[in-house]
Amino acid sequence: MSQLRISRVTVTPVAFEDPPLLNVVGVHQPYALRAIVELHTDSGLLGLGETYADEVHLARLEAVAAGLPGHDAYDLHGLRRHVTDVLGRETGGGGASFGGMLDVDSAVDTVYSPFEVACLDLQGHAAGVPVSDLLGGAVRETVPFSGYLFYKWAGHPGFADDAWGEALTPAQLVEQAHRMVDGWGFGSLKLKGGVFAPEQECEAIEALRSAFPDMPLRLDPNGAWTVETSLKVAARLAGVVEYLEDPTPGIPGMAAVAAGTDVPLATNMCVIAMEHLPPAIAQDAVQVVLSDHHLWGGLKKSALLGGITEVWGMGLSMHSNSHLGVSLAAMVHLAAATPNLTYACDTHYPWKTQDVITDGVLSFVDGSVAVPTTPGLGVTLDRDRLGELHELYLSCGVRRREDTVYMRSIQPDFEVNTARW
Ligand SMILES: O=C([O-])[C@@H](O)[C@@H](O)[C@H](O)[C@@H](O)C(=O)[O-]
Ligand SMILES: [Mg+2]
Repeated sequence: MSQLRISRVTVTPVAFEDPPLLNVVGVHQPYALRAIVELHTDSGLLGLGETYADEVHLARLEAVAAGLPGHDAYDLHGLRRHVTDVLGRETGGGGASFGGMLDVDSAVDTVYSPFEVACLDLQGHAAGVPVSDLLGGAVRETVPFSGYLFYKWAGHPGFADDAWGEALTPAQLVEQAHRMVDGWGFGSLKLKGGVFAPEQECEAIEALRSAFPDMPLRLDPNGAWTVETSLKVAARLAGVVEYLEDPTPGIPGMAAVAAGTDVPLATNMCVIAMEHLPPAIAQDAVQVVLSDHHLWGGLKKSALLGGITEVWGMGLSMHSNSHLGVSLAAMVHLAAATPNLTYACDTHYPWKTQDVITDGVLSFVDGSVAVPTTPGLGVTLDRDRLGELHELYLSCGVRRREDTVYMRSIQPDFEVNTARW
């Protein structure tokens, strides 16, 4: 029997505390959900993956997991066939039925991803090499991340204020930015917009520019603006932002904006799967694609995306949703092995206070994380922490990400801001 024959699989949903971060569709719930995938082999190796844990997705992960014992962790094509068979289709259509801000194109890609990452972790352990080596080798020793700024309340209603405090004004955002830069050393900053009118968000970016004269800045309103408004913002922030991310929804809308500005447009909303690349390229709708191995079908397919953007002369950055350390490790290995990574990656990591891995391996120095050089992903599961966060999942009552539903429980007349301004 192969040393990499999978003998046992577990999928553990976990919850962790999440601050009230505001966005175009509402606000983060008090708890974010993730699922930790463990692939065990008879020889005692363990491979780890991390993904979303919305209940529909969780049921799909469990259905896939049930058929995996006996599977060879080197057989990634077979793994994909298995996922496809279990889900009953190859791509598109139903997505993963997530709420909130998860733009998912293909349930197969999204379900396959954590199992692929865990197989690569196993392969790395078996061969004694880091995952970045399995992706072609690290082209950088450290991976740069950008500090991810959010408008936020001081705390969730009914909970104590969190350590970050309120950020609803430019001055408060500048204070948040100082804290990100002082604490993690970030060398670029991204503001999540789509919360207030564009004039107000431009003022926030301009305040950040005054406070950090040389810092690359990005603004991402998640499609909150019309084409006309996007062009006005682009004119105002030309030379101030390194890119505008998803100013307006859809490939045709982005193409119309791109035609009227030299400010590069980035996306993690209108190009979220391979089949979106040809129309986006044909219309020159986006200049920067944000990869995300959770959504794009794992690390190898995301590496392929990096190659495609390089061929077409596009920039590449990396998208993030609230995540824990197993995902951060996978993001770091992918980014390390992607020559065409032209921008610092996004991460929500500073916003969380809990984790499922042991401390010490993934730390931010000057805004960058050193690529682990030990076998596999290079991170170790802390079983006590996993148990605690699983207990939190069981007790917290959250079963899917629902930013809008949660926001309406606080502000009943809240309307999603997509293309509002
Ligand atoms: O965490 C959030 O609220 C973000 O808005 C996230 O859900 C987005 O997916 C993301 O970070 C983005 O860049 O659009
Ligand atoms: Mg975005």
